[in-house]
This record gives sequence, C-alpha cells and structure tokens, in this order.
Amino acid sequence: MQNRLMPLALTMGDPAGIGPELARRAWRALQDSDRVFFWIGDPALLGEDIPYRIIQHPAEAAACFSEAMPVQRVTCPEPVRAGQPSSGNASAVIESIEQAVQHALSGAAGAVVTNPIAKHVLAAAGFPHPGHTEFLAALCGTSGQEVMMLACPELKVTLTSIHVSLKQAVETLSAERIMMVSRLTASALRRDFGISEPRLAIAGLNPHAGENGMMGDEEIRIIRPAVLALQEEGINALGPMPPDTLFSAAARPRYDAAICLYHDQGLIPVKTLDMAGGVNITLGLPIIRTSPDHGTAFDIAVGPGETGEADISSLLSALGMAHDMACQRSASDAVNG
Ligand SMILES: NC(=O)C1=CN([C@@H]2O[C@H](COP(=O)(O)OP(=O)(O)OC[C@H]3O[C@@H](n4cnc5c(N)ncnc54)[C@H](O)[C@@H]3O)[C@@H](O)[C@H]2O)C=CC1
Ligand SMILES: NCC(=O)COP(=O)(O)O
Repeated sequence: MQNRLMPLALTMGDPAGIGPELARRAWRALQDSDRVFFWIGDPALLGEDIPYRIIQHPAEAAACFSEAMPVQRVTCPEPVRAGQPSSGNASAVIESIEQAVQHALSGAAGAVVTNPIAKHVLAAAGFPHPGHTEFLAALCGTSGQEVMMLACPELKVTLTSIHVSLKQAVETLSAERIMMVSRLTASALRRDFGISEPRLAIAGLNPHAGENGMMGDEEIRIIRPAVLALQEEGINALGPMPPDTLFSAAARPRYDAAICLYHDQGLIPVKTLDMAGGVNITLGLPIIRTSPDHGTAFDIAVGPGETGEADISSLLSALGMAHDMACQRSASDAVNG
C-alpha cells in the first residue's frame, strides 16, 4: 500500500493557460483531503492570496499540505501574460514534466498529473513530441507502447492512434495495433481499476461497421481477425461494433472499455457525456499518469491571484483518479506479487 502515502506530482502546464489558476483552486478544494499533491511550477504565477511552501523533495509535501500548497520551483525564463503563450517558456514547461516523471519513476510521487500544454507552442521551441503521451513514454523508455485512455464514470475508451491525422490513423490501422491496445487496456482495467474480467468492445471504422464490405473492408481485413485473435488469447472482446450505436446509453453497460480507431471516435463521446468529469490517462507506462480532458483554454486564462471562468472539475477528477489508481495498483500488486 506504499502509493497511498505518496503525494501526486502536478505539473505546471502552459503558464499562460488555465493551469496555474486550476492548480491553486484545486489545492483550496483538496487541502483537507488525502489527495495530497505538490505543484511543479513557477510560484510567481500563483499570486498573493494563496499560501504556498517551497519544497525540495516530494516527501515534504504531506506535512504542509493542509496549510500551504507545496511547490517545487521551476522558473519561467520570460514574463508570463495570461492568454498569450510564448515558446520562450517552453523549457520550464518541459522541465516541470521531466521532474514529475523522475519523481514517479523513483517512487517519491504516487502518480503524475499533468496540466495542459499547447502542442504548437512547444513545437515552435523545437520540442519533438506531439503531446504529453508520447513525451512521457520517451522519458519512461517505453516509446511505442503508449496508449491514450479517456475515462469518465459513464465510459472508458482507448485509442489505436493518438496525435495523427485521420488519414494516417486509417492508413496505419493494423490487427497488431488493435491487439496491443486491447491487451494493455484489459491489463489496466484489472490492475488499475479492479475489474477482474474486463469486457472490451472493439469499434468498427466504417458506417455500419462496413455492412459486409459494402462501405469499406477494414472490418473484414483487419478488425474482425484482431477480435478473433484476442478471443483466442482469452480476452473478452466483441466487435467490430457499429460505431454510431456503440456509445448509446443502452450499449455502454455491456462493456468496460471501447477500443476506438481514431482520436475523435473516442474523445467526442467522452467529452460530450462528461467534459467536467473526463480524465485523460496514459497506459503503457511504468508510472500512473492522468490529466484533465481539456486543453490550455487561453481564451479564459487569468493572471496570478485572479479567478476566472475555468471549471476545476476535470482537474479534480484527474487528481482523484490518479489517487484511486495508485491505491488500486498497490492493492493489485500486493495480491498478484
Ligand atoms: N492534455 C493536454 O495537454 C491538452 C492540451 N490541449 C492543447 O490545448 C490547446 C487549446 O486547445 P483547444 O482545442 O482550444 O481546447 P481547450 O480545451 O483548451 O478549449 C476549448 C474550449 O473549451 C473551454 N474550456 C476548456 N477547458 C475549460 C475549463 N476547465 N473550464 C471552462 N472552459 C474550458 C475553452 O475556454 C475553449 O472555449 C491546444 O494547443 C491543444 O494542443 C488540448 C487538449 C489536451
Ligand atoms: N486530445 C487529447 C490531447 O491532446 C492530450 O494529449 P496529451 O498531451 O495528454 O498527450
């Protein structure tokens, strides 16, 4: 049960986005709870209304959490203007993520929770990764195994492709990829969510799941063979399921996770059902990582000490889910050795 005691590492995200405001409001909401976290960011972004304590190591977080927000300092090289991102601050954004991962890999943090980054802002500074998901895998030495899951209480989805064009998602779809994502999903449902016999629904790609090849043949060539091979392995997988009805209220209780074949096939239903409660989770890492399901929201970002329109629910869900996953993983590992 070691992870139950470890604080969560919360990254800064883009300093010009809503991340800094969300972090301080999340601390206010959680300061009397067991969801202890420390924020890795620039304290100049917090304003004077929030008590914070600079810490040198995650082990110091729990002692001060009820009184002050624990902060591990990372300094932005350039002045920050809310809503006006600058690639001049990319180094601090990246350093925050790197430190969080190091703490999780060493066991000093129970999980990494990331605040949103703007991919194009980091790309302009030469950052080679399309998003957190791929960067985290590179930091953990598991590139190629990363899988994006989006989860809300009503629905969990995982994706066979992440930050690529729709065209590329279709061109690179393979039975091997569907099987890899399905195996990782089933394993995470058992280990991190306590679902002992996970049921997977594999989405089709085309209208009516291809209608026997009339509307596309990926279901016949790729998806159906993958489902049969998964069943041979003992994984409870069904499909290809017609995507237009897969997310209906009647269908959702019949599976524990839907395997989706491109980014928006999975993210649209989750965000439509529950934008506030949705959480982005990375599978395939040796560490636990969650994130709110929204982005940087530059259009509503406010400066230090100000309170704007940002809804903190998704960050609270991400912190709560990271905590619960860490506890569940610890319990599962204790049972399974
Ligand atoms: N995990 C991450 O780091 C993510 C980063 N992004 C990045 O965010 C940037 C902006 O992306 P968009 O597509 O505009 O998505 P967005 O989620 O930042 O904003 C879309 C709309 O939702 C609103 N919104 C978002 N979060 C909100 C919250 N907590 N409370 C109230 N309203 C909220 C925004 O004000 C905006 O009108 C992009 O550069 C993208 O790369 C997007 C998704 C996830
Ligand atoms: N649409 C989800 C998203 O862009 C988040 O990506 P990541 O930064 O968590 O990899």
